[in-house]
Amino acid sequence: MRLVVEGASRAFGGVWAVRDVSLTVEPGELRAVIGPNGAGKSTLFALIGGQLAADHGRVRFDGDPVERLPAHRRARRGVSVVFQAARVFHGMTVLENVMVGAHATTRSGFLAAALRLPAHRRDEREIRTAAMVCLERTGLADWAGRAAEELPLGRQRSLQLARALCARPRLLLLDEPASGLRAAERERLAGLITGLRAEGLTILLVEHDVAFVMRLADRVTVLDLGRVIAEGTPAEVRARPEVVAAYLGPS
Ligand SMILES: Nc1ncnc2c1ncn2[C@@H]1O[C@H](COP(=O)(O)OP(=O)(O)OP(=O)(O)O)[C@@H](O)[C@H]1O
Repeated sequence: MRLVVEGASRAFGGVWAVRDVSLTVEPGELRAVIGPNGAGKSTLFALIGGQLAADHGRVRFDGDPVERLPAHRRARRGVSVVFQAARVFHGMTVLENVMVGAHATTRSGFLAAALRLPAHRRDEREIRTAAMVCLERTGLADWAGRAAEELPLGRQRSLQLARALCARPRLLLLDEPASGLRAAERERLAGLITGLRAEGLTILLVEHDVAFVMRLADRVTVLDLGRVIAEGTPAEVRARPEVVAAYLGPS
């Protein structure tokens, strides 16, 4: 999917969290958004996913304006969000948590499910199979029958990613996926993200760990005080004096 943000702005209590931000992410690109605390990264992310409405500006998915659509309708257009805070459904197994992600895309829909029509039972089987594939990809297959809340943090993050993938997104938004993860978990995540990108998924990654994003991203957008202060390849961005001043510091 091609993502275009045009002049997006959002204020809280008269203070701009995101101000006149424009960016274009090409299909299949892995774009990182970095910047100091309070730069507006999470706000921008929510303006794209639809969790927040913009005060001004446009968001386009493959050319179509979506800025007036609520989050669930943007999800149906192919965007999946993995939030930083672990959000797993307690009282459900790991497999059931992932199956929830696929229900949005089933053909038979709610009525068939309620009446337990054959189409629904076939969908259930398909969903279970698809969910297992997502669990295998994220290294969670062995945990499928466990209660989701028993998973350690790193695995809960993987579970959210598995659930997002099960909705078969065309644009994946990852909010600080590496935060709180141990080195080995970080490596596994980096490998998984690289694999998704290789398959042509468009990915927007908000992350504090600069080394992590510089290694993975095709291009990097740097925010400071709600504005874009630089954009380019990791090497270009790292060399920009304003980025060093605002964020990276001299090396
Ligand atoms: N719901 C909100 N209500 C009021 N102010 C908010 C809200 N969300 C964000 N802000 C403010 O908007 C600005 C941008 O915040 P945002 O969380 O988008 O930055 P960030 O770059 O994601 O920061 P961090 O790296 O700390 O997560 C900050 O000044 C923040 O205090």
